Amino acid sequence: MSNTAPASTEAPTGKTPVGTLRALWPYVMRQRGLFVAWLLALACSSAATLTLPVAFRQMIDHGFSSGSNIDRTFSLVFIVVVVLALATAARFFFVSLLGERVVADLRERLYAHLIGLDAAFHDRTRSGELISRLTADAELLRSVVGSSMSVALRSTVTVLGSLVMLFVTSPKLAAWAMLGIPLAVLPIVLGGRRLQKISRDGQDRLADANTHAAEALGAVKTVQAHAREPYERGRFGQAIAIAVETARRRIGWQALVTALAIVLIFGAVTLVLWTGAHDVIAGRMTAGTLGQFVFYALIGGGSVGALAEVWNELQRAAGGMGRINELLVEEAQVRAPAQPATLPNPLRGEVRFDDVTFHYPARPDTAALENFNLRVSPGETVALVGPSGAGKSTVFSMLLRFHDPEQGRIDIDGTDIRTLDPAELRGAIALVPQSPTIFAASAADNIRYGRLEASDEEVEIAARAAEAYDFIRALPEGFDEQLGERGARLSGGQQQRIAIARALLKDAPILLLDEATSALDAQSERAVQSALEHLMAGRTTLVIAHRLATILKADRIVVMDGGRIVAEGTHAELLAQGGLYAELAKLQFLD
Ligand SMILES: Nc1ncnc2c1ncn2[C@@H]1O[C@H](COP(=O)(O)OP(=O)(O)OP(=O)(O)O)[C@@H](O)[C@H]1O
Repeated sequence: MSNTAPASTEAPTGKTPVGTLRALWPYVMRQRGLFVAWLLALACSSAATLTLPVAFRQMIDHGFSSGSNIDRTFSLVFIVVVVLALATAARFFFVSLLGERVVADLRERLYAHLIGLDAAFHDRTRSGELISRLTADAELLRSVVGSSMSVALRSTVTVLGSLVMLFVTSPKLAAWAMLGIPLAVLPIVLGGRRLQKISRDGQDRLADANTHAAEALGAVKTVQAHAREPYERGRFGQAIAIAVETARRRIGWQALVTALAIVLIFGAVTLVLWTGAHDVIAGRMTAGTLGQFVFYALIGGGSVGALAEVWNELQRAAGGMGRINELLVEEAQVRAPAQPATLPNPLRGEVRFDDVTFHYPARPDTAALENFNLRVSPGETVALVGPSGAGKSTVFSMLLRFHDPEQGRIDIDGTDIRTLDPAELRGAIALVPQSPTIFAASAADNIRYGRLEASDEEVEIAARAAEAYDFIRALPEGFDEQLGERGARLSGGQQQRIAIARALLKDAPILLLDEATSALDAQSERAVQSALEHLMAGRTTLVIAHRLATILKADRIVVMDGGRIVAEGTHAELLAQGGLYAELAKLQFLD
């Protein structure tokens, strides 16, 4: 049943659905101790379960007749029950803990993998969907390892054990029972196939709803500023309604399959009982033996029912594992070569783009950079200007190696950056983005993000140089003040100065600066400007410039359009030339 590879394109890896769960095996094996303890407890509890009917027969056949050792018989039953209870408790404990550990491990690895994947992957994947994989799908797997797997193995052992015991007890009745079980298994298998598909749909719908919510909550001010709460509520409500409807279909199927299984199994048991009752009346069998048989049949039948439910759950979880696997096999296109080169130390900070052409994977038709050539000498400040979409940010992304060029090469101090470990490359570059990321952490920790091992004193020195010291000190908790998600409690200029302090602390020889376009008030502007001067001193700086002050201070201005350099020079030279720069200058920097 599990070796028919479904032809549908949804099959995660083209492998068998439930077989996908095999990917969990290495994670289980990392918890070998717990796994073995669980198996031992399982063996004990199964043995005790299968002994119960024998004790039961003893009780019926000898327990009630005079002269028998009634106390011994009942003590035996009680001892079996105690062993069963203890073994069951141990089994539950070990397997639940195993589930928690395995899923924690899986989550950790998945997160570690996702956060290392390159920009191309993150550009095409919604982060809400990734969150859903990390939470909802991982949760599915927790129930698999922590319970379904246990039920499946226990039920299988019980089914096999009771089968053997049924034949030992009464071969004739057992043969009858054998007719019923395959009948019961068939609809379960058929129903399970369909369940797999519905379940995958359901998880996808849930991911959609999560994505909507994450997006809207992440931009709650924009939503409220547009008074779009009713619209967002509606959108989320719709997504949820679809998710529930898909779940309803899944639950419906699951209910149906379970009902069918129970009817068929217990129908068969009743039939067998009826035959057995005739044998007892005719004296061909003792009442105790029939009792024992029925007990085994109930245990075995119940376990088949449990297997049916578990089979469905396993299919659901296989969907989750499939999606997680898809992510785990994603490979970053940008990664360190086997033998990474190292940058010279100290680094002079010479940057060179040589005939670089690049298309974003999502826009294969338009080049973001085309035959782009740029050479920046150590310590030089180059201002990039150009209309929106000219490719200025792409220059930064390429230098940070978020993407690799299709053609041409990028060098730092003569070393092709493709030969470097991206981590080493990025360690040599500080980036101050247009809208800096402020984490929901203290002011000190936000600055320390530039260099995690920096001391409190170093953080304060960086804050002073970034003109951030005074306003941080004025916060109720000073450097310990929690800044709120995305710096909700800071002004735009303050957020920029935190980002500048972070870059100062990083103290990298190459600086990429994306100047904020939003206008600051004069005082804040002056503070940011002076912070930037501290930061740029002695570093090779590429700046996407939006302010006249920055342009005037740059050693050279590079005018970009359509992924190419269209002009170069100083402000005065370029103004004199007229053309694109003069136009931009009129619009952007000159009133
Ligand atoms: N992640 C991406 N995926 C696909 N296309 C992109 C991506 N980022 C940028 N582009 C496209 O590449 C081109 C260059 O974009 P880039 O962001 O470098 O321009 P820019 O000069 O920095 O613009 P702006 O000043 O508006 O930020 C644009 O046409 C843009 O639409």
